[in-house]
Amino acid sequence: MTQSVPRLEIRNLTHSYGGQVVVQDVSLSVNPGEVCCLLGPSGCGKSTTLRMIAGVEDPDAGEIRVDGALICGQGRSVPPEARRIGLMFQDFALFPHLTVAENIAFGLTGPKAAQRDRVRELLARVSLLPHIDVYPHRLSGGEQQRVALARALAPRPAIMLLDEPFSGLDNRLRDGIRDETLAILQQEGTAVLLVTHEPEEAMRMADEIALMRAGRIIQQGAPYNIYNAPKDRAAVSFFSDINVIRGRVRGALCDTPFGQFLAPGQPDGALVEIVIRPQHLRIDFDRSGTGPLATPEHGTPARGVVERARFMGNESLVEFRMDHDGSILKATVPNVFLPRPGKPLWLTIRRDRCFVFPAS
Ligand SMILES: Nc1ncnc2c1ncn2[C@@H]1O[C@H](COP(=O)(O)OP(=O)(O)OP(=O)(O)O)[C@@H](O)[C@H]1O
Repeated sequence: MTQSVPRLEIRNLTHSYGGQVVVQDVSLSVNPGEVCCLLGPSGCGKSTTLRMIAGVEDPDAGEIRVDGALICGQGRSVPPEARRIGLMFQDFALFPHLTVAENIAFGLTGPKAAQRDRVRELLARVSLLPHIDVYPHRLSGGEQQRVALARALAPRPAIMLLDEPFSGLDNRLRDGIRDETLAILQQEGTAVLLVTHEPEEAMRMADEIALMRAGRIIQQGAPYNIYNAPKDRAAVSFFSDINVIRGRVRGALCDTPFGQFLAPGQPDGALVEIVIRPQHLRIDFDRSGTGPLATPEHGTPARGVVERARFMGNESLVEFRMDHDGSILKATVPNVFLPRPGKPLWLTIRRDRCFVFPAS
């Protein structure tokens, strides 16, 4: 069986600034028409990785291949303009003194008639054909972004690198432009590597997410898998608020005020953390000092009093001070649920939605 060659493949990329390693052993591949997202907090090395792929920064070690051909590594480095890689950054400045058509044709070579056809084809694709002869200052921010996309796509790059390209846009514009951009890149069969620190953007756009921390990829997979099978506590907390309950292991079980949790593979006496997202805590009413009955699915209820309740639009966020240890737990509830501070309520934890990790 023949295996398809990835459009972009990077292996063990490593880079340091002044002796400080900022990207370490980063490997990933992206197929044509696919979107891979480097997701991680500020300073974790995402942009440096992108700059090495673009060819504006040299790696200390590692290899980069485009359609199987080595463009960087083993002592060779193809110059940026010969890598068939397009770039879009947040500051995508168009040339103000050139028309939309001239901006898009800027990087094109070859016969003028073919260039004109390519410009018209791309402008039709980004729905801006009527604006072909206007100057950038006459366009809205979203329209300028679409011209920038057309300009980056004009030379038919094999790969498109997007570095937080939508973060400068108005919230209401952003979702639409993101979806349009994605559709166009897929039509062109371009492999996309997107950099963002926003988990919602990564989940909305990516086929595959590579979660980065301190220069390394710590977990890689489809958005659904990363969200539902995170590798550690930090990976959970990168996507949402979390609650953490600690307990000690006895016979592969961990006893807590919320009942027992399975702790497979954890040795007796080990301290573990049960991590649960606020939307997976269930709230129940107080029945003269007792809560709901314990169930295998939700375990034992634990009592807390409402510390604060806030309306968040689609949901309400309720903070509890727990009776058993005075800790604060957060629960979100769809719609409006705003119990007054001081009210006693009971919380249970969905066993199928919590994660158990060794204590950090
Ligand atoms: N030219 C440079 N000289 C020295 N250090 C640098 C340089 N560029 C980046 N760094 C450092 O390398 C680390 C990684 O930076 P990088 O820009 O790759 O992170 P990032 O994940 O893209 O962050 P952000 O989302 O804030 O852009 C940071 O600690 C940064 O301060």
